[in-house]
Amino acid sequence: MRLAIRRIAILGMGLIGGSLGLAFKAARGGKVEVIGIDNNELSLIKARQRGAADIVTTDARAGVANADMIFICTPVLQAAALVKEIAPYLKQGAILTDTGSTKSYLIEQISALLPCGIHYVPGHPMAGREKSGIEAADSTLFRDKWYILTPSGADNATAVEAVRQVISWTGARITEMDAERHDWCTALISHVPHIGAAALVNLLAYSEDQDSSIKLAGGGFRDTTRIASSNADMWADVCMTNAAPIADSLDKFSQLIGQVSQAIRQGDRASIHQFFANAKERRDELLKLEEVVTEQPLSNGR
Ligand SMILES: NC(=O)C1=CN([C@@H]2O[C@H](COP(=O)(O)OP(=O)(O)OC[C@H]3O[C@@H](n4cnc5c(N)ncnc54)[C@H](O)[C@@H]3O)[C@@H](O)[C@H]2O)C=CC1
Ligand SMILES: O=C(O)C(=O)Cc1ccc(O)cc1
Repeated sequence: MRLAIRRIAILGMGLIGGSLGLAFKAARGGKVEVIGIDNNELSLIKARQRGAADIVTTDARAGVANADMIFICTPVLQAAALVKEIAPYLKQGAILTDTGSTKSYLIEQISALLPCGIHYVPGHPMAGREKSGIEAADSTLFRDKWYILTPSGADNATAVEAVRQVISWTGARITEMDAERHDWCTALISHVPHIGAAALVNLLAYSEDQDSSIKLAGGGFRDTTRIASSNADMWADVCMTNAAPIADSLDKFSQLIGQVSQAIRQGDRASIHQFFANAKERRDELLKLEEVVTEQPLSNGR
């Protein structure tokens, strides 16, 4: 059975919520009504001006009242309190989803708050930018990017299908995985790289000649540190809600850095060479794999 999704509420009209709204309106026009909700009035004015929402409001309860589907797009640590606030106002059969970067924590928090008859399908777009806010929103942000859903076996299959259908309007590639596995994988390929980029920038503080170091920083430094410009609030929340996988991956990262540091001190060229050669081989393979995946036709029925 296909559910007709005509009214979508987006709570948090920043980069991700705004981009979803823009993508939904671009794909469906008047066939879908988007209600943009945020506690920042200026963001709502901009969201309306940019066409990311048809109606905007700071009143979360009123905003979600008639929605068929609700996207929670706030920073992770804001989500549960908001769900608690809106839960009594959701209509029977409504489908709630979120875009948070960490999943086990949100599932534990949100599932406990929802009344019977409301379906929760956790989600995470693997697409974003180092800029936040509605100003950075882009209707094409999710196109051909992975969008992960982490439903549990018990989740209503019709609700999962409805979320898949709505996400497909963004042009994303949809995949499903277990929440715990998601959190370990994203710690390694997203959370630790953001910490690493921030550490590289913070390392400059140790330079005895900061002005020259900054002046000379070239393409390599820019490429490896782009994501260090990301929002500190958002990343603090990610670290607070995925502690074990992130700390474990960071320990392994420190181990690798320790090994190469020792090889450098000892002048062990063979080990240093091996370190770089392993990385190049793995990254070249990854890029080839990415090309194969990108060339495959979209499987989500767009
Ligand atoms: N930035 C990125 O590249 C990605 C972010 N995510 C996840 O998506 C979520 C949103 O991230 P962004 O859009 O980047 O953040 P953002 O900072 O651009 O937008 C968040 C919006 O939520 C609003 N907000 C915050 N607390 C609120 C509250 N209590 N009531 C109402 N509105 C509130 C803010 O005013 C803001 O407009 C986060 O959970 C993040 O982990 C997922 C994938 C990529
Ligand atoms: O800017 C980039 O390249 C990102 O990696 C964005 C990003 C940030 C957080 C996520 O949970 C997913 C994607």
